[in-house]
Amino acid sequence: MIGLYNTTLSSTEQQQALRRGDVPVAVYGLGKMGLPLAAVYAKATGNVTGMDIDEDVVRQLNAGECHVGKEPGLPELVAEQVERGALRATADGSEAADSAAVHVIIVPTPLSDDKEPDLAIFQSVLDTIATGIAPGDMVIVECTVPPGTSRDLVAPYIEAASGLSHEEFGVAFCPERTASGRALEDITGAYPKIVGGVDDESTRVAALIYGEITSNEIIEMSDSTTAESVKLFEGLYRDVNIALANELGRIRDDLGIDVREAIDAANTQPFCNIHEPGPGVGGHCIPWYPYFVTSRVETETPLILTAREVNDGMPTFTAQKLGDELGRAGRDIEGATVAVLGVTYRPGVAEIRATPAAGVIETLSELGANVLAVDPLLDDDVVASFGATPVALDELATYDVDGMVLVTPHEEFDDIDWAAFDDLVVVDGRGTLGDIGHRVYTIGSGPTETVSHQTVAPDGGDR
Ligand SMILES: NC(=O)C1=CN([C@@H]2O[C@H](COP(=O)(O)OP(=O)(O)OC[C@H]3O[C@@H](n4cnc5c(N)ncnc54)[C@H](O)[C@@H]3O)[C@@H](O)[C@H]2O)C=CC1
Ligand SMILES: CC(=O)N[C@@H]1[C@@H](OP(=O)(O)OP(=O)(O)OC[C@H]2O[C@@H](n3ccc(=O)[nH]c3=O)[C@H](O)[C@@H]2O)O[C@H](C(=O)O)[C@@H](O)[C@@H]1O
Repeated sequence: MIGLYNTTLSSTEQQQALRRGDVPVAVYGLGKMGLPLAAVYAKATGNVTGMDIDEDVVRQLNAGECHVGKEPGLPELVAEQVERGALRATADGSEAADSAAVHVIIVPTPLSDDKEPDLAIFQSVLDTIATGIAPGDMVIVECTVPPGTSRDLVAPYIEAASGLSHEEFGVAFCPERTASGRALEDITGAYPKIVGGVDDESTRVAALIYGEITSNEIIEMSDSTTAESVKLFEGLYRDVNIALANELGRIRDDLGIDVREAIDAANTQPFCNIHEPGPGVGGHCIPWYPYFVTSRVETETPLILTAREVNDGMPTFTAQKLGDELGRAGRDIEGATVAVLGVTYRPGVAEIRATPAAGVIETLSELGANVLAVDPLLDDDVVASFGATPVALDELATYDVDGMVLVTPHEEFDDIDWAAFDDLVVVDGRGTLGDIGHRVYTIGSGPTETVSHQTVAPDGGDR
């Protein structure tokens, strides 16, 4: 086993050692992001031990199976790397830590209920690494952490827990810039790789390692805190931008225009990139990262927090819009049967953390509706945990549904037979339904008029 931090080997000899498998890698966390990352590391180095506390994840990987769905190329890559002996998994953290000279951390870094970064899982991995780290080792943090974490927590903690001097091992933050559904593409070269070490030698080693992982350029930041901030700034930009789009979506009725049409046109000049209005911002990244920053700075951050308020208000806005639209059709949401389409936070991704569907279901229930929910990626008990009645997509037409709210446009919804429903009033949160022959209000675009599947004369009502 060769350690790269402060090695006397030349760069070429280090690259050769990496490719030969003489610099073993441990990847802690084998989820939607960790599994593809471990597989790419295995292809590049031939010697990766994945570590996960989920025994099923470990068992499936060691059987050459891929537990992460809808990632093009990943099942084949996992099977190939396990088959050739380049990738294995264990639930035993110390076994992984003892085996490796490069330790890559990609476990959840969630937000607590009081909106503070919760690094308990991350901390447990630091404890694990400290049991097996050796001089020359490198610690790479890929999961998103508050600014200053690598410098102020990772390095001193491992130094104290392992007995090594901080001059004997490296620490760098190299953010995962990957979106589910395109993980391999993103990991191997869609964007430049950001690396930032707690010292120059850590930055150098991280750059050398990622030179074997990505075909894109490596951007070496001044230090780890700058690199951590890059990742967070990407998320802040996205959340604030989406909040602008949502605020424009909220004033659509005042303006009497299709705001989506206007945004698309505004974005035709290079200084404008307004995102899309929707029913809310979910996932364990974009809605949570802002608090990784605001919780760590003294200065007031009104824009960041106001954007969070706007985005967190969209689920209620969306559900209330259905009440308004039923009212315009002369019907009452009180006692109505309403189906929520899509409970996960994004299409094709079985992830429910911070999903906008939670707020949509809650508000519909508060308005007195009988709420059903359809999500082809989730088990019934998960859907029911949100307070809605789980319904299989192919059984939805057997219910006497008055209204629907499209929160997450899974591809399975493309096959809905809208003619099988009568007198529907629909709110389309994502602008993906088009003309379905029912009264549809699209967040951002407003109401459509074509109602071919209408049997009850509406009271008309003003628009
Ligand atoms: N999901 C995304 O789109 C992106 C996520 N990230 C970062 O990556 C982190 C992980 O994201 P995902 O892979 O989507 O999460 P995930 O929930 O899909 O997977 C997390 C994995 O970590 C495992 N785990 C939990 N505790 C552990 C422990 N103590 N030791 C070892 N393994 C443990 C879980 O069993 C699970 O397999 C996120 O928190 C975020 O910071 C970064 C970019 C994109
Ligand atoms: C710029 C970008 O695409 N960032 C990605 C993002 O991934 P994530 O899976 O969180 O999805 P997302 O597309 O940002 O969507 C987050 C939430 O925001 C909503 N959303 C997104 C874009 C938009 O215009 N309007 C909108 O309402 C989505 O519906 C979803 O509920 O965040 C990831 C992260 O930072 O962890 C990052 O690695 C991914 O590349």
